[in-house]
Amino acid sequence: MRVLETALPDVKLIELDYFEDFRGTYLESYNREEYQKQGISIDFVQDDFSMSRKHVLRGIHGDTETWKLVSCIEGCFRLVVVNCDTESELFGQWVAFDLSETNARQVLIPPKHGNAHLVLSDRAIFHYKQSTYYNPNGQFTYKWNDPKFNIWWPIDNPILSQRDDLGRRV
Ligand SMILES: Cc1cn([C@H]2C[C@H](O)[C@@H](COP(=O)(O)OP(=O)(O)O[C@H]3O[C@@H](C)C(=O)[C@@H](O)[C@H]3O)O2)c(=O)[nH]c1=O
Repeated sequence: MRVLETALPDVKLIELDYFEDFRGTYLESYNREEYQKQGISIDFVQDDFSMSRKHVLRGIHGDTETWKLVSCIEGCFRLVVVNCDTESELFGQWVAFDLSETNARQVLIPPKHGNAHLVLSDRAIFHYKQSTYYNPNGQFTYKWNDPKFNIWWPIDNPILSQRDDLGRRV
């Protein structure tokens, strides 16, 4: 595996090794010892999956404590990570990645960063490990097209939850 720096400190792009034979492919999506050797010593406590159809956009969500390790299990999606730390000089800066079922990429997202993903295939499965247990009241929400961030998305009419349409919990 290779752990690559990105334009945002602590946001890492991970390229996993995968093995191919006549049956198909195989990859290890997490191995605590290997990640520790690469400087990722996070105690992940929860795994989550969401399945979405084409042009669904979920996010921008985050909180002040949670690390997330995101993978794409099926299909492909555009993942955007935004620095949402109002005390940081990097507040509002964002990076984007395309994750797919074949490119064996993961993205590590630190606390105080928001993330959103837009599904580009007919269907996609978003998976992440997280370092805290689910706490809906601790999460922040920003709108996907918040003018503060000026994020470029490949479409301009995504399918949104009510929360994501309003940019706040209802
Ligand atoms: C996030 C989460 C949701 N749920 C439940 C609550 C709710 O009934 C249902 C759907 O939740 P939401 O509408 O919040 O799902 P969604 O809008 O997909 O929220 C997720 O968006 C992406 C971008 C993230 O990064 C996640 O952390 C999370 O915020 O799932 C859990 O049981 N555990 C969890 O950890």
